[in-house]
Amino acid sequence: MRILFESIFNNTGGEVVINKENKIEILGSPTETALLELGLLLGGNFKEEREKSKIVKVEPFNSAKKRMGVVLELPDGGFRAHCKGASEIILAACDKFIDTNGEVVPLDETTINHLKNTIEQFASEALRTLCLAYIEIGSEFSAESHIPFKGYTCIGVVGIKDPVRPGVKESVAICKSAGIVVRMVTGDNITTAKAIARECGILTDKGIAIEGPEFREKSEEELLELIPRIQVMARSSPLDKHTLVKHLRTKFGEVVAVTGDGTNDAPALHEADIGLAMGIAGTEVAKESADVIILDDNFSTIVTVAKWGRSVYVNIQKFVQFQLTVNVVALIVNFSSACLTGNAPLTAVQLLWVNMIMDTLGALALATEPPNDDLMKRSPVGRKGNFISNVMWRNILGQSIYQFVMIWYLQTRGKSIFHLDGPNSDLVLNTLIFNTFVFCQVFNEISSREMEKINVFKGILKNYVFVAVLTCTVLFQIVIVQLLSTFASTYPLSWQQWFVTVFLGFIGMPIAAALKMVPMGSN
Ligand SMILES: Nc1ncnc2c1ncn2[C@@H]1O[C@H](COP(=O)(O)OP(=O)(O)OP(=O)(O)O)[C@@H](O)[C@H]1O
Ligand SMILES: [Ca+2]
Repeated sequence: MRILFESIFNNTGGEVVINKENKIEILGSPTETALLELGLLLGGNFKEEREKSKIVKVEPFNSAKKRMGVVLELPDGGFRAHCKGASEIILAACDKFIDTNGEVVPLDETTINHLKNTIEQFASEALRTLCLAYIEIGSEFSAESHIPFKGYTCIGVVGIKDPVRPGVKESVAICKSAGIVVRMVTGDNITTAKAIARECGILTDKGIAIEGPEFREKSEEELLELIPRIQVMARSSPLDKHTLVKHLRTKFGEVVAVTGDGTNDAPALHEADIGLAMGIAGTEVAKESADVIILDDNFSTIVTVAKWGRSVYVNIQKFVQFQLTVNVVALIVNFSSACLTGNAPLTAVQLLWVNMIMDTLGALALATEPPNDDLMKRSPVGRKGNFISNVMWRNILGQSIYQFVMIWYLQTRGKSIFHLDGPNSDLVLNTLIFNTFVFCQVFNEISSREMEKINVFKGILKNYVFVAVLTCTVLFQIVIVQLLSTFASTYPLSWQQWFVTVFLGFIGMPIAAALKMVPMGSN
């Protein structure tokens, strides 16, 4: 017991303090606090233990070596080193243990097997195991010399439970349906890692779990074969994490996101396309190497990050699709008629207004669509995916052709259809064309809310910005046509003319819906 307390309270990266409210508070990493808590529960006293002996050297926890150690100067002379860390590694450095009578005896085969079984059993229950050990190092020790790493006496093995947070399993499932492969890379023991990965649904029957040291030995060809199937990597060093990410990015062309909290994760976070560091548990180094900091340390938040990322991407695509359609039609209409008739139906002021509809207002309307859960059912775009997908080309070309043909028809036949004659006939016709064109865009803006689904009205009323933009566009269009005739070179239209032009714009919607039924390849 005495030696256990000495080990727990001295060989630690954490601390027990009395806080402002006079309560005991344990500081340090989760692993450290768990151990200190055990010490306190067993009746140990942190302060007393610390005062008994002097710490002359500390080797802080290092995730490549997976252990930490301290050297104590004992009150009655001599030095003693304590060591704790990954249990199989520490146990391998022990040749003695403390038996039930408290005596130090050599480690025999049966005890080793008993300890190994205990470690396996703890690990298969998803516990993180640590082994504590010490060694007497006589009186010859100076702070410069290394702490020996052989001939230890095993004090015991502890198992620490780090329960899987609720919601992680569901989040992993969502990621899978979204085409995101979740892999777990940890410094833990392989049995612990496998048990946890199974619990969260990361490890499946088809996948493989591998240990860092084995992974390191593989040749380049073996890695190419192996990496796609790796679901769990245990006892990994910081470099293993980095190697895995690097291969996934360069050899497989994958887009890789890495989450991590520790300094040991920094190389991988830095190498990844998207590094996500934990905001609460994360070290400064991890946060600095990351692109995104998860403030609540929750895996489900990563799903939200992915969802918003996709939403922004899709919203920009929708906007670009809408904008390209307006541009193509406005350009072709004005250019072709300028070439053929010598004047353009859309005047400068009108084009300015059209530009506002598509740039400012269109961006506001289409880019403010909130993300929906369907986004997480599609597969990711990938590194090589085209920004303007085939689906977008289909929608853009189909819609532009309709708008152009219809406007061209109005331009050539409009006068006879609307029975226009007299001195104002040209002005009225151009106003009709302008109004039709603007309403084509208004209805196409609604159609652009969805690129593949026919139902474009879903959730439209919940997007207040969209509704407001559309309402403003329509109101202002009425003002421009009816009241601002001189300024915008328009001519007030009759009810009947309004109805026909709005209807012609509306036809764009069934056309957009029909276009969506034309099958397109996945890209
Ligand atoms: N403070 C510590 N002192 C001694 N050994 C430790 C300490 N913390 C962790 N270990 C050992 O090192 C292993 C973890 O190593 P490492 O920190 O490289 O992993 P990790 O992937 O960062 O894990 P996690 O993020 O879950 O802590 C643990 O399984 C444990 O055996
Ligand atoms: Ca860590």
